[in-house]
Amino acid sequence: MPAPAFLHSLIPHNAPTPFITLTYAQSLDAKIAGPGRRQIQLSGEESMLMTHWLRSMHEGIMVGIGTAVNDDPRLNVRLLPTEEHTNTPQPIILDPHLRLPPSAKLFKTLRDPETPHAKAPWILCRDDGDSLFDERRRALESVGGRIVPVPMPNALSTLPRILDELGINSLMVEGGAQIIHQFLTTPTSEDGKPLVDLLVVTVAPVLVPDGLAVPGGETSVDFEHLRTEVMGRDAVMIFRGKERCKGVVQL
Ligand SMILES: NC(=O)C1=CN([C@@H]2O[C@H](COP(=O)(O)OP(=O)(O)OC[C@H]3O[C@@H](n4cnc5c(N)ncnc54)[C@H](O)[C@@H]3O)[C@@H](O)[C@H]2O)C=CC1
Ligand SMILES: Nc1nc(O)c(N)c(N[C@@H]2O[C@H](COP(=O)(O)O)[C@@H](O)[C@H]2O)n1
Repeated sequence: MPAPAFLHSLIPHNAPTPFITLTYAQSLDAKIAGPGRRQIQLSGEESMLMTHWLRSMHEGIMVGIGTAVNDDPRLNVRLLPTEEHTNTPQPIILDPHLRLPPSAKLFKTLRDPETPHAKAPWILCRDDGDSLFDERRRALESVGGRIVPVPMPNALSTLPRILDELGINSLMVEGGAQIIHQFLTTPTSEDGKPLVDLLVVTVAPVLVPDGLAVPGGETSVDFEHLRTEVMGRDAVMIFRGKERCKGVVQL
């Protein structure tokens, strides 16, 4: 199945880099996980496929360490036939204290013949870690991880510069709750440009009582609604960060 046509124009070639897409799935009552942070399948088949196309269109894919530990994600594009996509995004984990376990699936996929294009994760950690870090660092490096110390706690506003230094021109941010909250409330990067270029939210027609919501707070990012696509039973809502992408994303 080809990529949904509307996706092609979302990340134009002349977009400012690094281009940052924030994306997640939520229930009708705005929950992104079940009670006790339990990972749940919110996206239906069609919108999940769309998410994998979106993954294939980015050079990097990032989650916070809360998600990496809780969900043990693979962050690959396994739902697409290999002949239909050429890019596997680079997994990047925001993990200040190197909590990512060396047993994570992100490392197992490196040794799985069924995922020959898997890329070893890059782990962004604080650059002022204590001696405990050395042991964790060695353990993660021994299974293929690349440790990237970065200045914290302002990791989000400096992220575009860090991505630039790492050669990542486009990044898809998938969560979790804290990370989504921060991207929605951090208006600009250190150079004064809006942090999020594109926001893609899948809304599934289910209720999740007692589930996990993105923490509230003033959303200081200015988004403009571009379109809503109905995909199977879900509504996929697409917004662009105002200002930065003016005149760039055309649908
Ligand atoms: N429905 C969906 O689309 C998704 C749902 N989820 C759900 O979200 C939940 C996990 O969310 P959270 O526990 O909030 O974890 P999270 O993935 O947002 O990670 C939080 C951690 O990231 C680090 N972090 C956050 N902001 C940082 C910053 N500015 N600088 C440096 N480090 C920073 C901290 O170590 C923090 O503890 C799970 O239940 C998961 O299933 C996760 C991704 C997508
Ligand atoms: N788009 C979307 N829909 C859902 O219903 C979800 N639960 C998620 N979760 C995100 O996908 C990650 C799992 O990735 P893999 O399937 O293991 O590659 C999970 O960690 C969330 O970031 N997304």
